[in-house]
Parts: sequence; structure tokens; C-alpha cells
Amino acid sequence: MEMFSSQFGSNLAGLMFIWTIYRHYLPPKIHEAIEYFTSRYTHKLASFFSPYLDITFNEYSNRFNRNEAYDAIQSYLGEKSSTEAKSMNANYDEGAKSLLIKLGDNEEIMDDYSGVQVWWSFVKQHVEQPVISYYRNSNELRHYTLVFHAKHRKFILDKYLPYVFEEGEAITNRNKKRKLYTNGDDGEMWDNCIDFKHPARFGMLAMEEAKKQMILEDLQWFKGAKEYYAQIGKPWKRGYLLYGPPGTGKSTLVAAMANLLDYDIYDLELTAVKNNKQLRRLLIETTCKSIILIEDIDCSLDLTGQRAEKKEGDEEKADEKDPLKNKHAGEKEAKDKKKKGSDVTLSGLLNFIDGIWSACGEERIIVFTTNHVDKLDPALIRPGRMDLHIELSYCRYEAFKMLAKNYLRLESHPLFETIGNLLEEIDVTPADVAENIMPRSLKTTTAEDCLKKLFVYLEKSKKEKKLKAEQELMLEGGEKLASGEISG
Ligand SMILES: Nc1ncnc2c1ncn2[C@@H]1O[C@H](COP(=O)(O)OP(=O)(O)OP(=O)(O)O)[C@@H](O)[C@H]1O
Repeated sequence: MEMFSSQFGSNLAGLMFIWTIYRHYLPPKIHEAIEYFTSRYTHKLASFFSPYLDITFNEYSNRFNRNEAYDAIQSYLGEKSSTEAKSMNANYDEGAKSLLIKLGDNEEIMDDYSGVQVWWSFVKQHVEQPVISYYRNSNELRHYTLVFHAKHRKFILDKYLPYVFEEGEAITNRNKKRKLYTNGDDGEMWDNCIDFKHPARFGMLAMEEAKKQMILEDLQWFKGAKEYYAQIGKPWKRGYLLYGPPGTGKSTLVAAMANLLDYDIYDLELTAVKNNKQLRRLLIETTCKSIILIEDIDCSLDLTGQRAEKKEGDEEKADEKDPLKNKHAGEKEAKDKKKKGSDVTLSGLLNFIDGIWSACGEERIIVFTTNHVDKLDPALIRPGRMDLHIELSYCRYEAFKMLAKNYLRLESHPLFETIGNLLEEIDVTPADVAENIMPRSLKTTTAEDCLKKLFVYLEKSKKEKKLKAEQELMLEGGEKLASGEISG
């Protein structure tokens, strides 16, 4: 398909080329966007060279279609305009950075790339025949015009335009609002989509620094590993299994991952998916640069088979005594009821993850979270499916210091050491610690009050743990006595 064209026909055209990209339509959101750019670099030469030179840029058509090229140029020029607006105006509103900026009608901007100057302008023309487009029909024809000196023709085609497209694409991705998709109760499709604005960042995560660094490096490596995956003949996807007790930050880590990579999240509620066919349809609809998240995979479906059922029976008694597990018993019961209505099978999920789906999309991450890693079928989490297994664990001293820094802006305090020692003795989650050190009132609660509150909570938990251990010992003694193992 011929993408870009212009026409030849002037004695002056030997000096300058005017390159035009027509856009027959604009998405409606662009009309809502705020236009505040005013260029000081007005370039009038373009008007002298209205007859054009024919250039066909077929070499780009494999990489960009017309709309992508248009969007990339718009983003590139938008960022350029905002940088200039910022340098000209000391009161430039930082918040406006996230707004969509574009050249105003018939406005021009100069660009300088490796010492070569070019002039872009955005032109709106009225046409008699309505332009029919996917978005809307209109009598307006819009296009970008690029003017440059004839001697730079090769440089512009080979170097400058590829640079503009790549930069523009990167800017589009950076400015893109991330989305969180969920599948509805009927499981049919991704019927809920909201802007994803979770504030979690890697720097805020409370976990051992070495582990955090390892995850960060793994994600950054993955993001840049397109060619490597192509070279080894594997789809560009990666699986992460996050496991650990409730409240240790599994969901928070997923949010930090999405923020780091600029990915959308598809939060897949497997219990709402009726069968493998529905699952396939949902997965096919997911886009590249996304995280497909299946939370509490152990509760989602009967993915574990006979082996786990037996184990579950053995564990049920123990669970009754564990307050942490009891807390989630109600939720699990509800999910158990729901999952009976679903025919999605382990093999259905695995076949699809490994199969065609992974080959038809790029840059995707699959995350499973679970509180009970031991209940999962090894096939589900083997390397190649879940490439990285990450344990999120109880809050120890290092993680506590991170929380104190985030929540209280404290790097040190005389109570730190005492709290650190208590955290090494008892198992409390980062969520418990966060809950206790969160100031109730920013005006009246001091950081020290918060630390004291945490200290009291930890002391209480320590006593409870001791009491529980004593009770268990007595119970064990009683059972042995009853069975005659020991005599009274
Ligand atoms: N490692 C952590 N770093 C920072 N904050 C944490 C961490 N773990 C928990 N939190 C805090 O506790 C809250 C609950 O954590 P989160 O929902 O991520 O835990 P989870 O492991 O996903 O729990 P569940 O298994 O119940 O879904 C979060 O909103 C966050 O504020």
C-alpha cells in the first residue's frame, strides 16, 4: 500500500521537498484534547513550494501503517512542542505534561536533527467530497507537511523519518493511559475497563533489596529481549508465579510491574469463565504489552487434581486453627461454589498458554498468585510456563525500614532496633505493619506515636504466639497421654 505521497511539478522543487502525510480522519479524542502550543519558529518557505515532488515511502509500510505513522508523528511533534512551550514559559504547568498536545491548525514547527533542519506543519483543508472514515465523516482533510532541503533527501528518508517514527511510537506508549480490564460475571468478555492508576512503584516495595533488584533486572531484561526471543525461536512472553501468605504484597508487586513496564493489566477471574472456549476467546482479545493476572490460582479452579484434594483434607484441620487462613476461608468458600459452574480445565489453560495464543502476540507477561504454592500442580508452574517463582514473605527488618521510610519518612529511630528484633521473632505481614504505622491523623499523630503503636501490636502478637505454642504443646501432651504413648 502506498502510504505517503506528494506531487512533483515546480522549478523550485529541486531545492526543497514537501512531504505530505494525509490523514482522512482523526479520532474524536483528539478534538477534545487541549491545544496550547504556540510555535515561535514560523517557517514561511513552505508556501513557495506548493507544487510537490512525488515520493513513495513504501519501505516504511511494513513497519507502520498510515494511522500509526500519523500517530507517531503527532506524538513526536507534541512532545517537541511541549518542551519548547516549557522552555519559553517559566510558569508552565507540570500537570499539563500528560495532556495530549498537537500542532494547531496550520501551525509550524522547526526540528533540528544532527544539524539538518526540517519544518513540519499541520494543515487542514476543506474538501467538497466528504471524507469517509471509521471514526467520522467530514469535509476536512488533515495532513502533516514536512519541508526540507533537497540535498538532505537521503538522510531524511534513511535516518530522520525512522527516528521520528520510533521516537513517536515510544512517546505514544509512554503517554498512553494504562488500563485495567476485568472479565464480567458472565465470563464472556473483558467488559470492564478502567484507567489503571495504582501508585505502587518498585522503590516502595517492602522486601529484601537483593530480591527486589533481581525482579527489577529480570523485568528490564524481558522488556528489551525482543530480538533474543526471536533468535531462540520462542514467543516473547514470560511467566511469574508470586506466592506467599495474604498481605505480603503480591498484588502490589503486580501493580509495580505494570507501572514499571507501562503495561495494561487483564485481571482474569477464572471462576467466571464457563469453559475452555470462553477462556480462549478472552485470551485472544488481550493486547500486547500487557500483564495477564490470575489471582489466587489455587482457589480459581480445580487445577490441582486428586493429589491436592487429599492434601487439602489433611490440611483442613490445621487451617481451622490458623487465624490467617481462617480470614480467607469465607472467600474461598464463595469461590469454591462459583468454580463448580466452570468447566475450564488445567489442560485447557496450559494448552492455550503454551500454544497458539503465545505465538500470536508479543510482549506479554502472565502472573499467577497463590497463598498455597504447594497445592499447585507442578505442570502449571514448571519453568517455561512460570519462568520465575517469587516468594513474598513476612515482614523482616529490611522490609520494615522501607515501610517506615514510605509511611513515616523516617530513616532511623531509637525504636527501630527493638521493632527489628521483634520482627525476626514473629511472622507478621507487611500489610499488618503498614496498617499499624499508618498515621491516623497527619496533624496530631507523630511518627513516634505510630512506631509505638506498632511496637505494642508486635508485643501482643509475640505473647499470642507464645500462648498458642504452649496450648499446642499441652494438646500434644494430652493426645499422647490419651493414646498411651506416655503415662500420667
Ligand atoms: N511488600 C509490600 N510492600 C509494600 N506494601 C505492602 C507490601 N505487602 C503488603 N503491602 C501493603 O498491604 C496491602 C495489601 O497487600 P497486597 O494486597 O499486595 O497483598 P497480597 O499478598 O496480594 O494479599 P492477598 O494474598 O490477600 O491478595 C497493600 O495495599 C499494601 O499497602
